[in-house]
Amino acid sequence: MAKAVPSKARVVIIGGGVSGCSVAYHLAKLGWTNVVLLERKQLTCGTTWHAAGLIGQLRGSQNMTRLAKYSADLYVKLEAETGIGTGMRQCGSISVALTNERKEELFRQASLARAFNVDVREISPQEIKEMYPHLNVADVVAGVHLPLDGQCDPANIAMALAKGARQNGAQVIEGVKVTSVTHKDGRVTGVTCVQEGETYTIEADHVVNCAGMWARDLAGTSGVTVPLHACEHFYIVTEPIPGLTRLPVLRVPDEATYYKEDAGKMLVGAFELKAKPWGMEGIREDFCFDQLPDDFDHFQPILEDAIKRMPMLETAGIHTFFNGPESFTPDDRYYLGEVPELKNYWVATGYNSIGIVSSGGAGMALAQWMNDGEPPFDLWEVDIRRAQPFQKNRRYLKERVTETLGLLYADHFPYRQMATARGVRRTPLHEHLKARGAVFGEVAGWERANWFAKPGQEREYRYSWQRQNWFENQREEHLAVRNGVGFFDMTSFGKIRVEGRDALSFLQRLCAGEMDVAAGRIVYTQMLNERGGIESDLTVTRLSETAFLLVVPGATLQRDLAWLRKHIADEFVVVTDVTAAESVLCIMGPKARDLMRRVSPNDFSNAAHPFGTARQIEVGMGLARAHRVTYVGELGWELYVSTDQTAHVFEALEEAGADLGLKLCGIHTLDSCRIEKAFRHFGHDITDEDHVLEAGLGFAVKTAKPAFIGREAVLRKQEAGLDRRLVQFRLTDPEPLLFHNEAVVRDGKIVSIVTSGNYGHHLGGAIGLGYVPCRGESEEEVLASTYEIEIAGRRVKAEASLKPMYDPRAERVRA
Ligand SMILES: NCCCC(=O)O
Repeated sequence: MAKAVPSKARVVIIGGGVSGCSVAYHLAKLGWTNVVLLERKQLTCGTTWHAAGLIGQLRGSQNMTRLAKYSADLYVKLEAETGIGTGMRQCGSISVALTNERKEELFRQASLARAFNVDVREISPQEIKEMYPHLNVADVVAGVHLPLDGQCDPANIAMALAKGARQNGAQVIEGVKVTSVTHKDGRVTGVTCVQEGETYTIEADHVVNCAGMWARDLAGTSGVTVPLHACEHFYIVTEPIPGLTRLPVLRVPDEATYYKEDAGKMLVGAFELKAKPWGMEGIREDFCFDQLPDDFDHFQPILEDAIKRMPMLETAGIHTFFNGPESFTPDDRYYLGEVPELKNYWVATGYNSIGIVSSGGAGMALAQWMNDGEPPFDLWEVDIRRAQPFQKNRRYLKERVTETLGLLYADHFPYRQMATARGVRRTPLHEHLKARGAVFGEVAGWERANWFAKPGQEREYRYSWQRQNWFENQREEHLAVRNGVGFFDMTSFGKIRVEGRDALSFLQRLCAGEMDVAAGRIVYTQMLNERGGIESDLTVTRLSETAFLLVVPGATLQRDLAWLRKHIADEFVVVTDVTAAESVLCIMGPKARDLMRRVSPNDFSNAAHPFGTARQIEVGMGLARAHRVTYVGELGWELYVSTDQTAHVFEALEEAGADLGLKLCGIHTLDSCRIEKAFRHFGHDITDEDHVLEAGLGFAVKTAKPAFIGREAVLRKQEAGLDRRLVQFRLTDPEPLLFHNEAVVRDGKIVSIVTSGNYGHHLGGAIGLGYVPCRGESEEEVLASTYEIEIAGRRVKAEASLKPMYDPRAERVRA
């Protein structure tokens, strides 16, 4: 008899794959009662059952490494806790590099992993051969070995998590299909579901969408955006191979393959460069433990390489040719957190084929997030609020996921850009800039000029871990900004209008800076959480008594809108996204004033237009609101121009700037200039985990204001002292490059990582920012240490500074 569907729950978790089971397990462990997990057919029957079950801790960032390590540690304990055999075996893993570029990537990841106590060692081809005798290592350059990596039986991991959840009071009910998530007044009220043809409703305070490849369509029924799409994922399993002994998991990313030895057979799987999207027309109602048809032609090139790499495969019979669907997201990162559209609607889904290793940690992090109302640490990388509303477009998704499947094993070069599904969001200057050599990158769907090629120069990236083909272009752009005048199209900035009778008091509560300023004043500020962590980094321009314009990074717009809307209490305030209404044309550099005088009759003197103010100006035959601010550390104006007048204003600037040497500049130059000035970048240097005082942004916090979110945490930190400080580093050797995630070494010991890096073309070396622990230490003591940065295992000397190395007294900005 079917298990009864309850009428009420504290939380309904939708989906009985490893993700849903992990969320249920962790909520139940936290003491949540009335936890109900609903599975449409049988536990694991969507994707989990056919996963390869590799548990690899080498990930691209600190928090993904932290979460993967958590999963590995949990899965080791799960069998003893639940009595279900999980097949978890710490057989170790080896990843091999066939090129020097791959070696650099693996060794950089190893440095990062070591900074977080993951056991990892760089190894030579000979050592690889000793550990993996079947492997042809003739062209192997190097590898890394993680002895505590492993493999498991994915279905049993999910079953064990489900049992652990039940043991702690959760209900796990199979055969119940959720048809919609109900909501009222912007918050979740429960679900409607069908069991054996009968429809039921469950009232619930929270709903968690863990529906894997069904998650997008289910979310869509409530107006929620969860952009993902299924792709076919292929592997083969051989017949038993005589004499095959236990082996570590092997990854050969340069050949897009992984190898898992299991019970004397080999499983060989692929992340081919061009994948096959699946399920465009929806997923069959009775889908349950289904496989997709073979496509041997598609897999054959992978298999040919695999046979050369491991010649014993040539004679091993193929027992299974497997093809199963898995979900992929537009940026190859999964989704976690509360959606911006509905309060208490959570997601943990879209795992891009690393669901088993990710779900243990993700379930823990989401459960803590739901329990505490804030994530346990910075999860911006996987936060659902990074998804853009347009990304639910199925044609976009279908095109993009052909690329994201292969990205798991592709070279993760710095500045690597997506090649598919481009051009959805363009600024009014797109064609102008393209005609002048722009090479575009993409953020939040926006096409942005990243650098400008010279006439005759190839307009494409040549990726590398060394200087890329645009390094010289960046140098020239950078020096033009420092010595002359540069132009940046920053239209992708998110623009939010906050207005209404209570707009001022609302922003006073949300922002740490003083908002009660005269109309026309611009305030650089942060929105903080109760821990003093930074939720948003922005400028607020007061437009009138009751209207403010908030300018945020394009990538954080949805997050910032959600944060603002979530905090509207019983007050009269309207929050509107006005991003598409205005372009942002930035004129930056010591000659910026000369250029503005040529295109406008207005007065640009310090007296008439001081730093930190905005006013309407005439420009060419149009109008703009000129904001005197800078993200590159120079004299300059950001011109906010109605989109219809943008091309005209640009042409006026270009014509007037020709004999001043006006240089078109890209985002890479914006970044290299800002890092010389030690301006922080949200998502890298400052996150919701980073206390505003430790981030060195105390100057923007006005504790004299009576109350704002995070004020108590600021006062507590002032009292208790800092635990760490954000420090700027310059490598003394001008050759090596910094990107981010390199280990920071203080007096010989790894203490943290570089949060962002770029080349300081004016300062003459790579520049990075990173936190240094400093409990009880003065600034002088912090600076008295010797610092090095570890880059792919090599240590390079670095100078450290707590003040910006470029223009420490901000004289240029106010010139
Ligand atoms: N689903 C396959 C996982 C591949 C990997 O962990 O490298």
